[in-house]
Amino acid sequence: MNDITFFQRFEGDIVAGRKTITLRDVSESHFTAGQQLRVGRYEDDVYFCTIEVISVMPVLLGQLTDEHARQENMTLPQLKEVIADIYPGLNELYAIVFRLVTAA
Ligand SMILES: CC(=O)Nc1ccn([C@H]2C[C@H](O)[C@@H](CO)O2)c(=O)n1
Repeated sequence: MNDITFFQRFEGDIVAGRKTITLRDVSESHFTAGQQLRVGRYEDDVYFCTIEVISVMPVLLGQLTDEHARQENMTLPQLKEVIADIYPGLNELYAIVFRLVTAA
């Protein structure tokens, strides 16, 4: 059983340590610092790594910066486009900062 999923296209960046943050809606804001999460692919729920949560902080769409984008391994316009696709019209997000513990 996995605790969180990511779209398959982000798997390579996560296991390489290039992506160290994810922006989620309130339904995934309950994670806490220090928690280790089993991570699966959204498309097939296959486990691919374990991450440790560093922090969970609320952030508004308009407060996103180049630093958030760098932690996503994207540009800020790319990040805003991804968020608009996944969470259309949503302004209140949660930044989950994490580190890779083990890759499958
Ligand atoms: C089900 C669901 O919401 N899955 C998600 C949500 C977000 N992500 C990624 C996409 C971006 O890199 C960041 C910002 O939302 O997190 C995801 O992989 N899967």
